[in-house]
Amino acid sequence: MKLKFTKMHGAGNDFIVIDATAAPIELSPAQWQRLADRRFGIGADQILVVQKPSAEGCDFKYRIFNNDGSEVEQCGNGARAFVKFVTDKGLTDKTSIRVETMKGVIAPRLEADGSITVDMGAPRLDPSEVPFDAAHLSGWAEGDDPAWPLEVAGKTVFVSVVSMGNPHAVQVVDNVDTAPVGEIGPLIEHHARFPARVNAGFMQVLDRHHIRLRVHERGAGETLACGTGACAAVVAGIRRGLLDSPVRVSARGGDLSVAWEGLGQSVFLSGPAVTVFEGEVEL
Ligand SMILES: N[C@@H](CCC[C@H](N)C(=O)O)C(=O)O
Repeated sequence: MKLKFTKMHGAGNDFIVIDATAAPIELSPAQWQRLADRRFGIGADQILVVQKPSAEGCDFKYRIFNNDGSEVEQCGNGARAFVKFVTDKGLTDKTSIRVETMKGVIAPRLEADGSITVDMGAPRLDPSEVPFDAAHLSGWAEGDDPAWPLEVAGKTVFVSVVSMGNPHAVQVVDNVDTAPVGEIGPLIEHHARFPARVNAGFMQVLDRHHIRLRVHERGAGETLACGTGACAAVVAGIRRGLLDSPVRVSARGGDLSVAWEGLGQSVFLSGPAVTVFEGEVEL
């Protein structure tokens, strides 16, 4: 069987995008993994599958798979790639789209200048919703944003835990270039206190409206940018009193912009979405 695909990226976070609006596609985790493999497949951080919606009031549904074959709840950079894909393919002529994901509805908007802004919904900060096992530590109350101590490789690091639909643990570092992303990122991802694993963010604050960020992504390793990671870092930075909205987030693959007005409010993410090439692959 041959499968048509589009290769895209958002600030270097790269995707295989598949149009499954005419017929749903179901592959095994091993098959998703193979497609995303950079040597034996096309290569990508994530695979995005565009489908017809099942929820009322939505225009599309999209499913997201990490390059380890696991299906995940949310992808910020993917949401922008998704909008460019459905617009370029003529699957919709709307500029405001409602999209069903595994964890709720997101609302991307195509701006007049061609840029894409995504309403990612409100962050969830209760550790149990991340999920983060905080039972051994002090209690949590809405309004608190403790940086939770986490034992990693014999040291204590302090992480803010944030759900953007998917789980994030964000720590502040002096310099992202020398931060031990490759060493402790995987250990945080698989830490026993994160029962669903976690995306591990390392944020350097440059000023109150500008950070640098590296993210070791759950199920994909370090990527050149992570959209939900950028949202989680800005939420954590604002909650810790280090940042003010809007914030420019400089990742290794490019810049994103995040705006958040506080508790209960949606996080808005903007940034680039680029088509690289189209192709067909034998499954
Ligand atoms: N690259 C993404 C996040 C993709 C999912 C993540 N690896 C997870 O497992 O939660 C983004 O731009 O948000």
